[in-house]
Amino acid sequence: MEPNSRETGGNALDILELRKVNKRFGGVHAIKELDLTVTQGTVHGLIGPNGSGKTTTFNVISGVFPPTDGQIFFGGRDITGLPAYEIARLGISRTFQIPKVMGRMSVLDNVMCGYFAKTKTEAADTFLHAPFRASRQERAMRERAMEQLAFVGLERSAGRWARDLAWADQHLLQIARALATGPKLLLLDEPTAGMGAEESARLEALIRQIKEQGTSIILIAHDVKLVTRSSDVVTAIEFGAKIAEGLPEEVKNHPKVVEAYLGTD
Ligand SMILES: Nc1ncnc2c1ncn2[C@@H]1O[C@H](COP(=O)(O)OP(=O)(O)OP(=O)(O)O)[C@@H](O)[C@H]1O
Repeated sequence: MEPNSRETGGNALDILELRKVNKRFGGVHAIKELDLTVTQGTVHGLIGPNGSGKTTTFNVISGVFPPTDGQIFFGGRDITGLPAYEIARLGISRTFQIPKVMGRMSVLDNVMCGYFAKTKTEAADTFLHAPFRASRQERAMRERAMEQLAFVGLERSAGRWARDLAWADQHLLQIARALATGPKLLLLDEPTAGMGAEESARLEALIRQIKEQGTSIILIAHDVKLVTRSSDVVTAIEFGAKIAEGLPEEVKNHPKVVEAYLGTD
């Protein structure tokens, strides 16, 4: 991103800014006038009961679909309505609540796809026109992919088919693939879904390490304790609208948040 591409006039420390974002699906108003600011280098928790609009928020940020109205700025640049591949190229990558891995590919190849997604044109050109350089480049990618797998603790599964991995490991694989693009902002959607206590603790430690490496994170999780421990700031939404924001403990105990959660099972 060019340094002079800042279009918001906002705080240079804010990596992401949503301004009055709305998303409607026919009669369903899934996100309502949502303002959200994520500060560079932080973990920003996003909580809310089922159906409150958390994943839809990720979808509009990552370009799965555009917001109905409102604006989204990333690193000061207006990214509203850009296609998903362009947003990924600019430095936002994500994982999904239900892991999306390429089941009939090896775990290692899944991560390598992350690199290709980032350097698509360049890589295709190299492989077509300079096969020797390509094999060198592929070796380097392979090494980096192995490092990424080691980082999430999956190096020993590198040669297995992705579909043979346990559910928790598929979540870890998604994270390795997302990190392979070298994102500035990582969107984690329920990364501990379906995990036991030990696996969740491992994931929590991983979130800390990713943050320490300088990557900003937005974390969606039903596990409010995980969000409270991992986040610098938490935003709570209900029926698509913000109901509280601030330090994790404050938000967790906010009357509107308590009510929103008690009102659900
Ligand atoms: N593609 C879509 N088409 C129509 N309605 C949708 C679509 N995606 C989400 N919705 C609706 O938008 C609302 C918000 O859904 P969303 O998945 O964002 O909530 P959530 O907070 O992520 O829920 P959960 O915690 O259960 O994952 C819901 O009413 C949902 O049915």
